[in-house]
Amino acid sequence: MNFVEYPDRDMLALSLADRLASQLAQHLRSNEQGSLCVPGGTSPVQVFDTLSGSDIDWDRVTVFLGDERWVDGDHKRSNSRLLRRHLLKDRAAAAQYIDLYTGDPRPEDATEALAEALKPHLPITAVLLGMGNDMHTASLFPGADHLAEALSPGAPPVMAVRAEGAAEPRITLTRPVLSNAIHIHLLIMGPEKREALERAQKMDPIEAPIRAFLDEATVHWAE
Ligand SMILES: O=C1O[C@H](COP(=O)(O)O)[C@@H](O)[C@H](O)[C@H]1O
Repeated sequence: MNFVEYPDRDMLALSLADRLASQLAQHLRSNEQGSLCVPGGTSPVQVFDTLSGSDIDWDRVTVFLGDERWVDGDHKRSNSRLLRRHLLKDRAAAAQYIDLYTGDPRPEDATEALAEALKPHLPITAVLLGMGNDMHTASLFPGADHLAEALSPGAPPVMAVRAEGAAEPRITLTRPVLSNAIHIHLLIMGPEKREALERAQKMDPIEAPIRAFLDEATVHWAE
């Protein structure tokens, strides 16, 4: 694990957005298309606002979330809503977007079609992960139904998840597809998340799902 500590959240956002844009731009020098997988929640707002103005060939980039809450796109808990407001604007409005929320009644009904839609965009060029204080990442929650399967090498790329720690049903990309990304970054802020990360390093992924990605990840932290 590579750990980068920033003097403040502004510096983190600038530097991480720049890093993601450079990795995408470098990939696009030798490939027709690239992909960027991002988290929802609250932490990535500033990074998204900065990244959306980056001068890269966004029309050759496909963006998708690592997980989505099964709510309408205009619901205040929708991760897509966050993305549309903060990332898919300015220059990044030219990116192709794969929405994980399909409008099907249950996330289980959407997993196969989403796996097909994502297939041409794998491996992911750059993935940005988030983490909750409970050490979940994407919607891989401790105690979630089917967590062992979602963490296993043979997991399908997309799975439906229900967990006590999640307020609504979720859809999530699974361990193999996330950990196969060319570049893996984790964004965390504040002392509680730093402490949680330290605990997770000594735990098994079944108890601390973020652990599954730490060996290959660059962690970006600011107070
Ligand atoms: O529910 C979720 O939580 C995590 C962490 O969110 P944050 O608000 O603590 O930054 C997020 O990474 C995930 O995408 C989201 O669905």
